[in-house]
Parts: sequence; C-alpha cells; structure tokens
Amino acid sequence: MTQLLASVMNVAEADQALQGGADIIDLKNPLAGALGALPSATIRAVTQFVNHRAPVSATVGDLPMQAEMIYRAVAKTMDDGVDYVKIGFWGATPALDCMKALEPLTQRGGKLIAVLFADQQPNLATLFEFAQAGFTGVMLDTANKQKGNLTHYLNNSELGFFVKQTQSLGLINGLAGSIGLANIPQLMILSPFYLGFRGALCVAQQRQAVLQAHAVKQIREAMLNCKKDLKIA
Ligand SMILES: O=C[C@H](O)COP(=O)(O)O
Repeated sequence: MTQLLASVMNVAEADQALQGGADIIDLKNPLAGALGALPSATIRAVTQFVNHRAPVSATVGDLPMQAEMIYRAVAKTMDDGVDYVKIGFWGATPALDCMKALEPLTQRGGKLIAVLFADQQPNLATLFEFAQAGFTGVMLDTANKQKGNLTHYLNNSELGFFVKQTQSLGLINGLAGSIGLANIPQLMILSPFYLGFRGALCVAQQRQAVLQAHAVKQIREAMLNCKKDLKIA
C-alpha cells in the first residue's frame, strides 16, 4: 500500500498528522523554502514525540550543491536521530561530487533520500548513480511552490518510468509537489512507495499555515479508496 508522508514543522503538527493517519512524519520548515530545515531541537523533540510510531524523515534545507556543506548538514541531521534524511539535488543533472561525498554516511548506515525537482527538468536516466552511492531512495518534488504541481511538469508515463526505475534499482520512491486530493487517483495508479503532502494538509491549502488532522484523514481515505478501486479493476 502506498504510504502517506506528511511534512510537519513541530510537535503539535506531528500529533495532528499521526491522528489523521500519516505513515511517515517528515520534518520540514515550509517558511524556509521547498526543503527548509528545522532546528536540531525541533527535530529531536518531534522524533522523541513520535517515538517509533512512524518513521521520521527530515530535510537539510535549500542548500547549494556544495559537497562539504551538504555532508555536514546530513551528518548533523542523522545525529538528531531521524530515520531518513532528505537532500535536494537541484538542477537537471545531479551533482556527482555531492553524491560521492555522502557515501561514507550511507556506509555508516545513514538512510538518505535524494529529492529531485520536477520543475527543473531532472534527468531520470541518472537514478542508478544514487543506488550506487548507497542512497535508500529518490523522490520527486517541486522547487517552486507557486507555479503548478508535480503533474504539470511530468506526465504519467514519465512518473511511471520513475517509479519502475527506482523499484528496479532497489530504491524507495516518493511523489510530491503541491499535490492534493484531485491528483490522488492519477498517482495511485502508479503505486509509488509514498505520496508526500504539505499544502493540501494545511488550513486553506496554504503550506505555510497550520497542518490539520482532518485534512490528513481526508487524503488518507482518498488513497485507501483508490487502492480499493484498483483492486476491483
Ligand atoms: O515532501 C513533501 C512536501 O513537503 C510536499 O509539500 P507540498 O505539498 O506543499 O508541495
């Protein structure tokens, strides 16, 4: 079953996300960009609060593709005790030096998820390089949250290729990028490992507003209903 990843910014929102049925709690500061990082203290507090009821991931910030800086941010976030660390690989071609620099951390057991941006024409033929560097997964998101959602940039055949390709490489995959209820049927057909949400879970669908349990529940139910429909078909 495709999992529901909910991006939260504090303990209260993590509580709402769990009450609504989120499968993965993702820590992110939506006030600081697409992959805004939260302070260590918040990451630790939420991880402690979740207490293994769900896996926890955290983003390292909208960092430039500088290997040393990314290495330090990922190592620090791993030390905060999360299960997965999400790292943005901006631009069309993923920075090989950054990928390589993170290899010692994947060898130490770090579960890293690369985030590629659908609105930056990502080269989906390079996914095997993430597998080679020991990454646990790759997800698609959008960098510009004002300009359309994931499905505006990649059609279902491209998204399906991404899901299949990651699966065949043994990578988990995720689809996100200003998606909401209306996109669920189209994306569930692809059976991704998870769908990621923030804006759709918040008051007035504004990603910088407060996340609410009932919105998480609505998304959860829509995903479950799609799964049932797929089984019947
Ligand atoms: O990781 C998933 C994201 O937090 C999605 O955020 P968004 O739905 O506001 O684009």
